[in-house]
Amino acid sequence: MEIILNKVSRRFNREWIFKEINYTFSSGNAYALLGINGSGKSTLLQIISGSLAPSAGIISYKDNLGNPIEVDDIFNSVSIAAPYLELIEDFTLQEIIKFHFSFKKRFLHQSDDEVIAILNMVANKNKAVKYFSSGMKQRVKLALAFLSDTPILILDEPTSNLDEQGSNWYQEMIKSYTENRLVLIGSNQAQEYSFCKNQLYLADYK
Ligand SMILES: Nc1ncnc2c1ncn2[C@@H]1O[C@H](COP(=O)(O)OP(=O)(O)OP(=O)(O)O)[C@@H](O)[C@H]1O
Repeated sequence: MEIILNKVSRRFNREWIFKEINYTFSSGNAYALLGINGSGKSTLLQIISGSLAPSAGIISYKDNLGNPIEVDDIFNSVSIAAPYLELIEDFTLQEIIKFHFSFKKRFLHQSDDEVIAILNMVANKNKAVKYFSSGMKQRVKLALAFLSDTPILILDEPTSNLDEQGSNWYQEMIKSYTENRLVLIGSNQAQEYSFCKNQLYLADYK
């Protein structure tokens, strides 16, 4: 899988957020998208995930055989966890998991109960997500992304709201569920992206 950015630029109204990003992301590698608040990390991740169009330039995708994937189909290949993507609050944990995996394949074929065990949330499985703490919700979002069978894994501010135990859990999930995938991390915090061999600085594209 490859994601190719060719002069990708984005503006909101008259303000250019970034200009002319030329970059190729490929499977088996992890990339950190870095920059100060407002530098455009989330905007670029949304463009890569196919949910936002660039204002100029072209983004293209190739599967492992080198065949093109249309941007309208890329959502099938992407798992994303981000602060601006909400869980369905009225669902219980068990219902959220069942719903999520009704349209995404399971990475290692884990059952719903195994997913709940990986989350360490057996006691909360019948609780509505609206009663979860912000850190618990974040863990659920991350687990759904890690445990979905997609070649592209996008994590925006992955450890926001996580305590030390949650951050350690995140590191374990990174070790277990990122091999051979194309991993993109939007971050300001070194401990979230220290495993990424490749770093992209949004400030370079102003
Ligand atoms: N829908 C929108 N309409 C107008 N401006 C927007 C919109 N979305 C983002 N922006 C602006 O684009 C810029 C980049 O925002 P973005 O959220 O991508 O930054 P970020 O690097 O992810 O920031 P943070 O580190 O705070 O998460 C900001 O100036 C933001 O105000």
